[in-house]
Amino acid sequence: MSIPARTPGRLSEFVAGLPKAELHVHHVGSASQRIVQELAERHPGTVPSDPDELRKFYEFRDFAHFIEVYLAVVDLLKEPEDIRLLTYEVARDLARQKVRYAELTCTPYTSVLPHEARRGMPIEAYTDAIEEARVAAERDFGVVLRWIYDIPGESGVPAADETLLFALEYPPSALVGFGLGGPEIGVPRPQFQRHFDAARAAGLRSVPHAGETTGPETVWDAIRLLGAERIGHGTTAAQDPVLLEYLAEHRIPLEVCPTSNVATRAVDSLDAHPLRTFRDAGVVVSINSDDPPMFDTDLNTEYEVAADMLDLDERGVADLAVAAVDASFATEHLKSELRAEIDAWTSAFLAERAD
Ligand SMILES: O=c1[nH]cnc2c1ncn2[C@@H]1O[C@H](CO)[C@@H](O)[C@H]1O
Repeated sequence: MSIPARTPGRLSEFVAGLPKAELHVHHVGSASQRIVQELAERHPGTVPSDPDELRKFYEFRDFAHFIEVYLAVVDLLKEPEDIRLLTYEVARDLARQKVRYAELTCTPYTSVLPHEARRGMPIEAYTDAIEEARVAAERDFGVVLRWIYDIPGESGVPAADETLLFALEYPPSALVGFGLGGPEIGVPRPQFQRHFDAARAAGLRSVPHAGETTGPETVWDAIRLLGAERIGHGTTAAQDPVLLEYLAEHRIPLEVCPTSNVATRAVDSLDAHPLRTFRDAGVVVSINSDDPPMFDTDLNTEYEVAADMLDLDERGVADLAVAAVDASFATEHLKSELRAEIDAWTSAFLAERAD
């Protein structure tokens, strides 16, 4: 008897074993409850270490409130050892989900001295901590990590100047990209053009957030002013058919994070999410988790959510995994290896369950 093409249990099993690339996930935003608890015990203060209280702490009123909570967790990273623990444990969590390659968005500005918020460590200590954890994680868990340094937009040009300095003068060896995060409202993009110009001239790839909390004009700015090669979120691009056509034609991928968009109230519900519009317009998309424990999700759940939204069977889900590999900044060698792994898992899974 043949098993129906898609049953929930079967798809979960497929996704859980599927080798994946994660392209849009924040370093601090990946801190699981277990990690936050350990950090909160080390540095008692505003973030609760009790699991129930922590869950309540992670209920967001809106995007601004989300950023407020996010920065409270950033405040727990006081010592290089905190950064090392966070990075290594995040890698463990990624590897458990069969993530083989991840580009983690790090915000050195908020953890490095001199800083207006009093927290901080020297940039060299920050860089050493993430690099040490990366090498150990690749050795211990088989997950390849790369870094994207992002400007926290709400801190404006001073943060952009410092982030650029960190990227150009103190680059960790696994730094591949330059980004821009935080709120979009009241944070004009032109002020960051020269930072992106300089980062790109140094060989870094441009991956700003855009169209998460403001309209399609921010996505246009990201493309025209910041030279975006991928767009973080790009949710509101769906409102502009010309933009959709442009993204499709120029094969500029959108890093889509469905559950995040609902949790931060960027969209009203998954039903209102434009993922299907993107697919129908021929826009390249990758599926990502953004700040998974904060949104009570993980990458495997996001793949299942996307499968549901796009009505995909296993082969369709495998295509999503390949699209993320293609859109990544991994070496060609690693990309071929990952595509082969995806293919091998898919063929074996389908053959075993053919009838
Ligand atoms: O979904 C998101 N959108 C924008 N920024 C985010 C998101 N998740 C985490 N950050 C982080 O918020 C901080 C403040 O700017 C930055 O560190 C950025 O990486």
